[in-house]
Amino acid sequence: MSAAQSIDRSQFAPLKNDLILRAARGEVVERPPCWIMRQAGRYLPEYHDVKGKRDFFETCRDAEVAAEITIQPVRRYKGLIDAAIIFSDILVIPQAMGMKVELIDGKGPHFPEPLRTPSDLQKVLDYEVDVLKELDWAFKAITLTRKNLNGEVPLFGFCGGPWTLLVYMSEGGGSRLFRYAKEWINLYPELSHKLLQKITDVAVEFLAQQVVAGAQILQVFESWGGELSSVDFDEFSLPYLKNIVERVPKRLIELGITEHVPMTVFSKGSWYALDKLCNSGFDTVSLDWSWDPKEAVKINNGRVVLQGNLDPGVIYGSDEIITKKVQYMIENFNGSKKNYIINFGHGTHPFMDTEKIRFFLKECHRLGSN
Ligand SMILES: Cc1c2[nH]c(c1CCC(=O)O)Cc1[nH]c(c(CCC(=O)O)c1C)Cc1[nH]c(c(CCC(=O)O)c1C)Cc1[nH]c(c(C)c1CCC(=O)O)C2
Repeated sequence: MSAAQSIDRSQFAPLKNDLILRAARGEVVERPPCWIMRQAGRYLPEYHDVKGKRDFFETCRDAEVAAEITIQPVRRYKGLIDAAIIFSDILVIPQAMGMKVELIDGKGPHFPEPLRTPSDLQKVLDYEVDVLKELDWAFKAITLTRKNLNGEVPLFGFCGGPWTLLVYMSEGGGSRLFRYAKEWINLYPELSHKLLQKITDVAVEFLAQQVVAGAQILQVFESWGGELSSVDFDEFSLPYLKNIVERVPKRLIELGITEHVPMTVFSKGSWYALDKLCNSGFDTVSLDWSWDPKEAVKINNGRVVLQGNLDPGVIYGSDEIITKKVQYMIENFNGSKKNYIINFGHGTHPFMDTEKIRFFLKECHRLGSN
């Protein structure tokens, strides 16, 4: 087991806005909290100013810079955003597991040596991961960000879902056909399970240590969930997501943290799995835009808090259309003034207009307060 981090919690100011934590606990709240996936990053000119020509992962690894970029949207949209999410990436787990990952400008993530054969995989299975050592920079960035946030809003920690990370580790980057990931689960299912379990073990420790470092709420991004058939989701994704949500609170208790830290799962495209995800142990289930809120609320039947799910593409629309779509979303998710957190159904795009996003957030506040 990893050694303990020693964090001086007195450097953290008391929270001024705990709306999202109350909503995630299922309490009735004055308005649904809002934040946006990928709210930090390329659509913000101040992100480019700070990042300059630095490499993406170098940016994440510099605590001062990562903290600044994390806080940028909270500062720009002051009073309109109810959570920050640490500026990092889901691919830092494969890095901690000994794999090289680069981010190529305009092309996205690239693994020079993806997992293609059982012997490639064996190397990863044999690699002993010391989460505290390998991801030490991530914890430092979280602690500094929490301090610099000065209690403004709670800070999300996050990680990738095991299946999604298997996809990146085997495909070597983004994919359309998922040939290699599908080869793994269909040609070598037992080895695939070993890899998924190993990723899960690292994810549990990583999430728990993010909380020790200062994260107040957690999200697991299973961004490629929808690429699995329903039956394969039950075998290659869901058990590992459940394992994560079961073990993180236990690990937190071992690490001396007894308060409940809300956990969210976002499995993009897994429409067939909503009922199961509502029983999986996560406090919050984040939905992509394929869901009609009415249908999702019916299936959920009050079991979890739902998060989502505006099509980010709506931001390209007129103010009238944004208002209309936000209104439909809020009315249909938030009928009971609880069990709802506003978000997009996926992340922001790099070319979005910052003022349109402000308009969206203002409308969420106005319509959510009715
Ligand atoms: C699949 C995935 C990744 N990373 C992530 C996911 C899950 C969410 C999702 O489904 O989108 C998660 C992620 N990536 C990033 C964050 C930071 C915090 C935030 O949301 O504001 C988070 C939460 C920053 C980032 N991660 C990345 C960037 C772009 C870096 C740059 O070019 O400046 C940012 C801001 C790079 C990255 N990282 C990844 C891809 C596919 C890419 C490149 C593609 C793209 O451009 O969107 C993998």
